[in-house]
Amino acid sequence: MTAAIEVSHLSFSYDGQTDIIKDVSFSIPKGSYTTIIGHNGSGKSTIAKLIIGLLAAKSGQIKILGEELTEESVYNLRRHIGIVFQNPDNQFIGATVADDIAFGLENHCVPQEKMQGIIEECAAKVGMTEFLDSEPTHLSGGQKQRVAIAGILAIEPDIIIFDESTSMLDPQGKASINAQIKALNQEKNLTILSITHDMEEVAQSEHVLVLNQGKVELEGTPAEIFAHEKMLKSMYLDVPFALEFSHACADAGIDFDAQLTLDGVVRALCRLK
Ligand SMILES: Nc1ncnc2c1ncn2[C@@H]1O[C@H](COP(=O)(O)OP(=O)(O)OP(=O)(O)O)[C@@H](O)[C@H]1O
Repeated sequence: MTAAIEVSHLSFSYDGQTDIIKDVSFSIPKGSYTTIIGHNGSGKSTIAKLIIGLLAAKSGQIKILGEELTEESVYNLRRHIGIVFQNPDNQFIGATVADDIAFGLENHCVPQEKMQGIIEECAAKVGMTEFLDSEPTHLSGGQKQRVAIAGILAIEPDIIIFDESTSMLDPQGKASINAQIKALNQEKNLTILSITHDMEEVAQSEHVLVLNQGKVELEGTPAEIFAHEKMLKSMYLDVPFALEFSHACADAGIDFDAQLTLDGVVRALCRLK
């Protein structure tokens, strides 16, 4: 099956000397929910920018939905792939929140009569209905992230990259957006690539890449990745709270299988009862 994103032997340097991305290869299956984790400066955002063609590789190849990313193909491929950055300030184009969400729809040639409904639906999904007439620049950081996410939810490209796009959201907002992302992936089969420091989000993904100093250090399911707890901690990474709790129970002599999610913990507690 054609991969959504295929990266082969990718290297990149900002200054033409030191490689920030070092011979990286990975494949992201169509319809999968992949997370990328790694310490600050490990190269996660740089990889995202390479994948959408904002930066040009020094060597190696990137294929999007089977087509090689080149100077010629980049504009066509961008119709299939959307990105939400951590700092959405540079992404706003419209004078109001509604205009901003409409901009992406116009670019995707969505008929005018359908636009208002989609704008309202997406603003509601991210809890921004009452701000539709507000100027994006007057919003808080978390509200700006919500609008940027609404903009991408509206156009539903085949592949969405979230680059720490919920980092400024309050815990409830983050949980709600994570649920929306999961639903998009499961119900509409969109391919999701999420760069995150949120281990609870990683636990709900299917496929994880761990980046360390510009290289893929580990790759696998969340269970496979979190089995390397010591290694993750040596890379300044965390594990989900549910796993810490499971270990604490096991250390206290309670017969408790390692769990990655709160649901798993509850089920394990019920079995004990
Ligand atoms: N425009 C730039 N010019 C030069 N060096 C850069 C530039 N952007 C990033 N870097 C460097 O490249 C390396 C990787 O940065 P990148 O932003 O990809 O890391 P990251 O894993 O996304 O980090 P974080 O978790 O902090 O967002 C860092 O050492 C950073 O200093």
